[in-house]
Amino acid sequence: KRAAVGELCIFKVIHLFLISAFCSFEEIFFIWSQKMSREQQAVARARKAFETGRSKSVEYRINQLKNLQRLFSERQKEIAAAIKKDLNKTEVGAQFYETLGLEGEISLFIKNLKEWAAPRHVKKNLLTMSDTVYIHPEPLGVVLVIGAWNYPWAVTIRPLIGAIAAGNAAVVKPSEVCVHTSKVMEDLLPIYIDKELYPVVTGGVPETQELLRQKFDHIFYTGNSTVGKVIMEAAAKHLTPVTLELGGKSPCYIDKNCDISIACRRVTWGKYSNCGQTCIAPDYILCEPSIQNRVIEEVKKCIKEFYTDNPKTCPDYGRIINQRHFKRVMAMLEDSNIAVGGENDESDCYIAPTVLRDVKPEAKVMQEEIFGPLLPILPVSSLDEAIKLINKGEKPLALYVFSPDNKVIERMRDETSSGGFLANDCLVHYSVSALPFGGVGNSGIGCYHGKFSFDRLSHLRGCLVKKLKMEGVNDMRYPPHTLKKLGWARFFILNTVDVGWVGRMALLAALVMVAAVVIQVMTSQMRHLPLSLTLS
Ligand SMILES: NC(=O)c1ccc[n+]([C@@H]2O[C@H](COP(=O)([O-])OP(=O)(O)OC[C@H]3O[C@@H](n4cnc5c(N)ncnc54)[C@H](O)[C@@H]3O)[C@@H](O)[C@H]2O)c1
Ligand SMILES: CCCCCCCCCC=O
Repeated sequence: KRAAVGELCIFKVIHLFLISAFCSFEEIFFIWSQKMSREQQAVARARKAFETGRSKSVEYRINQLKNLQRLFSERQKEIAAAIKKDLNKTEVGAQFYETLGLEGEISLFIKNLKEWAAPRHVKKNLLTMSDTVYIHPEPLGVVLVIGAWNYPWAVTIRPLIGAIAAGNAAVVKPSEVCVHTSKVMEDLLPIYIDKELYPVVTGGVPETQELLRQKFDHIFYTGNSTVGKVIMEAAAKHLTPVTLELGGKSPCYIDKNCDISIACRRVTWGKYSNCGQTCIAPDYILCEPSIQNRVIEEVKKCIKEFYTDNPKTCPDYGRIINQRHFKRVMAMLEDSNIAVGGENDESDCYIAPTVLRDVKPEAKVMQEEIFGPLLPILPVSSLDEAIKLINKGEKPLALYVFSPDNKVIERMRDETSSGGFLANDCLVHYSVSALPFGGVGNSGIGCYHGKFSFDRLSHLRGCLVKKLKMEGVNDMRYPPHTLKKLGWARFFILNTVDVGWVGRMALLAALVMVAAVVIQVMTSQMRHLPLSLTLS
């Protein structure tokens, strides 16, 4: 037996010798990769491409972003056709809700990337006044982007834009739930952007889990909070940092003194867009009982205005993504009173825009994020009760308040917490790239959009470059530590410098003078010490 093992080992060594002697690196990689899963291969390819260093060049990144921009201008028809099949969105709807925002984001990055990627000089203290102190943004490495199905382009490509801009490689995993879109993404992305640096891996839970076994430098996940925990657990094994863009029940308080007709128009749009399958959709309404009927009537009017008398045949009204979600949403109706809508058709995954009245906090519809076209109204006696009720639940992704009164708006903002906060509108904060977008607590970890994406997917390296001169200034920090030195240290460390170029020069001159005085004082003190002490 031992002889057989020995023979096998010798054979292996000869095999390895022959491979390394006669094969190129590419061939060795190929032979080795045959034994790897498709997901492992994608990660290995991305890492190898990252290690070439080409994504470090800002020009290269900008070029990739321009290619991505071209994808959206040239392939709109294919993108829209797939989204139509997946979620019944119209071509205009797909552009409005998905690709328009991406085009804006790419333009913003192309315009600002050089500035964002450049070293950022920071405030210094007097101690480091003559040093160069700056933040050097650098790529993290290989990022895993896991997308969700509800806005499949928006939530998968937006993190990718950040990853590309920050100089990373990225493995893109679109949601398998959007069957058609995930295929289009797999086909189109490699035509436009570097397919080694940014490979697309399609598949479902087993494929995602296989990806999660690999080592990444960041995992950017969009989806529900339960799977968010699975992602974080897998990431912890490699100490990989995560961004989790999750969901939750986003409350909407309508103050009795506001223009109820306008408030309901905006809420109706926010709720029923994409058939309620929006991470920041207003999940439920809180209002005083005296305005509940008015709210119901106004929402009903808007449903008719936006989606006609028969939303089922209206091209702007979407569908529930699949039968599993259809059943999940329908089950929430069981113990509630329907005030508007309720019609449904399982074979078409259709649920009409629905309003529920006098809903209790214990009702089924209040136990989890609805993610469908049901709008429960919970009567509350006051703003205080609304705030209490909101604070009883998990921290939501968005919080909406409709009121003409700034005091009401400010109380709602100051006495609650949520990922984002909007007064007198719904959803639109998502379109402002200068605002961080993300959750807090159960609704997520980390934020992105615009420069926040760039910073999130960069390592912000703190750098200090000192000259080997002016050693005298450093005496205050070297032992023996004395109270006098501590006094100087307090002065130099606790005082920050925030001046322009001219001021910097003046301060430098002042610092040199102070240093000269310090050195003089110290040397004169040393002169007065007994000879034996100075020698020791
Ligand atoms: N914060 C945001 O920006 C944002 C955006 C969109 C959606 N969402 C939230 O996402 C949720 C809806 O998406 P979803 O979760 O149904 O999407 P989903 O079913 O598409 O899942 C998301 C991703 O997770 C992977 N996945 C699913 N189960 C897994 C498992 N057990 N192990 C490993 N990977 C797994 C899938 O392959 C998919 O790529 C809602 O809660 C919504 O609020 C949040
Ligand atoms: C102009 C408003 C656009 C809103 C798009 C909302 C996308 C949300 C992604 C999460 O589900």
